[in-house]
Amino acid sequence: MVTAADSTLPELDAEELVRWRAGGGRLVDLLTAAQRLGPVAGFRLGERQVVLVTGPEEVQRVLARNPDTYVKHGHRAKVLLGDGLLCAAGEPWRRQRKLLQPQFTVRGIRTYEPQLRAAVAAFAERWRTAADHGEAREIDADLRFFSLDVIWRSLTAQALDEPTYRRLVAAGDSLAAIPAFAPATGETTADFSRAVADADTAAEHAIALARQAEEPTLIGVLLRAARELPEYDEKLVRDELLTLMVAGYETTATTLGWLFLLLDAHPEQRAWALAAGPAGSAERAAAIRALIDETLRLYPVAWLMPRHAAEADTVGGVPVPAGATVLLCPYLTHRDPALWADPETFRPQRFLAAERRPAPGTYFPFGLGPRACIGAQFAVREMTLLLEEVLPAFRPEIREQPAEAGYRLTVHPTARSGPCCTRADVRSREPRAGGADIRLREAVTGGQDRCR
Ligand code: HEM
Repeated sequence: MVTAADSTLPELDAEELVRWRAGGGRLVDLLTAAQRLGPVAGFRLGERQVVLVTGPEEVQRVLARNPDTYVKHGHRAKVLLGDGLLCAAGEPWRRQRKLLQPQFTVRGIRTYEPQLRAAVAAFAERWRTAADHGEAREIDADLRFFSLDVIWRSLTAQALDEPTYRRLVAAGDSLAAIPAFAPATGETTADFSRAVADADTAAEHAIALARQAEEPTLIGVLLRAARELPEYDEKLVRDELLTLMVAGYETTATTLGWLFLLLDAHPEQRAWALAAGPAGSAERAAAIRALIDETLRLYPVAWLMPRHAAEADTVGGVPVPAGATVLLCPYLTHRDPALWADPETFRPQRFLAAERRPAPGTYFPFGLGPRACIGAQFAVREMTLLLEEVLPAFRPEIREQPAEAGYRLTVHPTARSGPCCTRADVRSREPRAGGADIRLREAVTGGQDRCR
């Protein structure tokens, strides 16, 4: 229902856009400037009308109360993921979601708990070996392997092998390089075609493994659907399983990467979580969950969610024209000082029950409404299991770390030049030795946050 607008859309003017381009043209800076105009604000990029929605009431209207007006349109990942859940729309999306949803409830994911635990044990073993031999590890690479291993094991009941890992990372990297917000032309570059071929090979391998599996697998669910439902052809099974892999691994690995960087900058928070209660206690679990929640507040990896306004609407008293590109940006909402006390500070305690739970629409790292992340429980569980194992046993001492945040499809740690990596010495239960690189530390401590 469209209600009458009681004001016009506040917009950045042409001069501000010129200034923004001259200042480097980073999308996050443009959005920050637009947010200052109000909870619903706009700007024009060429012919395109863009509307940024950051207020909690307004976010809820777009994502949860009126989702049929604000639709996903020409998803940027479609070239790789085809008609899988992330990119599907309308009735096909509803059917696909209904089929997979039971697998991803708190109860559903218990089926895959042994797979999650096996991936955690394999990760801990790699770090134990590194600690024993005094080797430095590239944390990002370890976390990527871990999060892909988790999802691969849940899909196939087999451990992830190196060649498949490399193929999937190549495909994932092509996706990660897509700008957060760009016209989806559907064109593929030569590199992208190679990534699609790699992804296809990995998908065929996964299906072959799952056919032999005796344990329940996620691919088993898809293959059963393919036997029983006419719309689940071979191509859709491929699209869906690649969607789960790709949507599920980069997001989780990047979140854990931010978490380790934040803990390196705030060793007192690691000590706090471990002191909250003994291993296996509800208190320790709650503290670890708060570490995850606070990391996702400062760095919600899916930092920008675009929608297409299929019809005209009014949001927070402001008119949104039909055809506008509507952007939801948890990164900005999560750092709004009107909504969060001391928003740039890493303070996990704010998520404990004794303090305030976030008000509706102020916190949405997994999205909101019907298109919210299907893998949210799964992601939280795998991150929790990893941290419960790794935090008490190891202390990564970070020696090289990325200097700032990059804003593409995800918000991720990045070096100012060259490839990004977080290198660390992994020590077993030893006290932290010496100071870290303060300049780099500042990058993740907020205040003068260089990650913007
Ligand atoms: C920290 C980890 C994760 C974060 C922050 C995250 C975030 C998100 C967000 C924000 C969305 C909604 C996007 C939108 O509305 O435009 C989404 C959708 C989705 N996520 Fe996640 N995700 C994570 C982990 C996972 C995992 C582990 C899986 C699968 C195992 C997964 C599978 C999906 C799928 C399939 C969708 C599309 C759902 C639909 O449209 O029905 N995600 N995710």
